[in-house]
Amino acid sequence: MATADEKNLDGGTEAAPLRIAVMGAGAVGCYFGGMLARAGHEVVLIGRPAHVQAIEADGLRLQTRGFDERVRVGASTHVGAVEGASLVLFCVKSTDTEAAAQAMRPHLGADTLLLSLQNGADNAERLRTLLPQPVRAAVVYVATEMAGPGHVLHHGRGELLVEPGRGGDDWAEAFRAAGVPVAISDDVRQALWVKLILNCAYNALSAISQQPYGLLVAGAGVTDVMHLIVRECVAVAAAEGVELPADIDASVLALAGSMPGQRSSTAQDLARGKSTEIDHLNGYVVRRGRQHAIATPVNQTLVTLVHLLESGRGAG
Ligand SMILES: NC(=O)C1=CN([C@@H]2O[C@H](COP(=O)(O)OP(=O)(O)OC[C@H]3O[C@@H](n4cnc5c(N)ncnc54)[C@H](OP(=O)(O)O)[C@@H]3O)[C@@H](O)[C@H]2O)C=CC1
Ligand SMILES: CC(C)(CO)C(=O)C(=O)O
Repeated sequence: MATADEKNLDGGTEAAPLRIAVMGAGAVGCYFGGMLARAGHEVVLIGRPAHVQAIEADGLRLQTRGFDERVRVGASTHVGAVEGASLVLFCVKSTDTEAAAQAMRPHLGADTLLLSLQNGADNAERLRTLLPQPVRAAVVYVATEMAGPGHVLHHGRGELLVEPGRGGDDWAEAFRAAGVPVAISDDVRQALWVKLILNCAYNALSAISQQPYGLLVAGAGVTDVMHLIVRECVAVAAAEGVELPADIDASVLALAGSMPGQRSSTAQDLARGKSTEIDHLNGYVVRRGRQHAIATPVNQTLVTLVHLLESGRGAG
């Protein structure tokens, strides 16, 4: 039985701080890691030297619409910093999933729970083939970016839809108390596909044009092309046994209205001369389509165009 001292003001039981490692201190990792550290959890952000040095010197700058604060949080360039964590937020790009998992593997506790906070439909599945620990997929609804070393800029949202599974759900209440809404849902596979379809419709077109979504959808013929992309994705999803909501086309169009100023993460990667996740977005649909003998020419064309732009800009 909890004593009065162990109770929150709202009557909930105050839990012990969680020990959380964030693998991949980029836009998503710094936002969620920063929110949890700000709420008093013991967080270490594992990332590249420029971010780690800035965070060690001045804390993580967490800039949201509601506040702009320096958050004291652990930071390391060493993957071994996952040691002792009960929870790992896995936040590297889908292209880095295998390399980061293999590097973490010797340092993870047997029961450490990994949450994959990544776009793409199969990251958790890929992690499960490499790690014996509990791994659960999370669909991430957030708009955030790194504005500079150790500086994360949050544009909106920030909720997680997590699949049920091994590792328990006690952490979820701590996330909610830290301002990170979490829902545990049996429909994560469907939700991952819905997110994948949004990414297929927007990411490559925004990347090729370097346009934010509001301008993009106003372009001549753009919503017609999006419709073709979505039709191919829906056909592949059906062959995979994934039933999609009937209003998927409306959801796709609605994204531009809810984030008119946002450029896709693929657009941001290209602009920085980095390689993109395109093979795990439209490229995934093309590969799964091939397995089911479903042609996906529009998605295939987008993959090729993005790869051409990557090679043209020396991305790597
Ligand atoms: N940004 C957003 O608003 C959203 C992103 N997502 C998804 O979330 C995932 C993460 O995206 P995002 O945060 O934007 O990506 P970022 O590129 O901003 O963050 C990933 C960071 O991890 C670093 N990293 C990779 N491997 C290692 C390693 N072995 N050791 C240390 N650091 C490493 C990367 O460095 P380097 O670049 O040098 O490799 C990079 O700084 C993606 O799947 C993305 O699609 C989902 C919803 C919204
Ligand atoms: C939802 C969307 C399209 C928001 O920008 C995204 O996930 C991304 O940019 O990768």
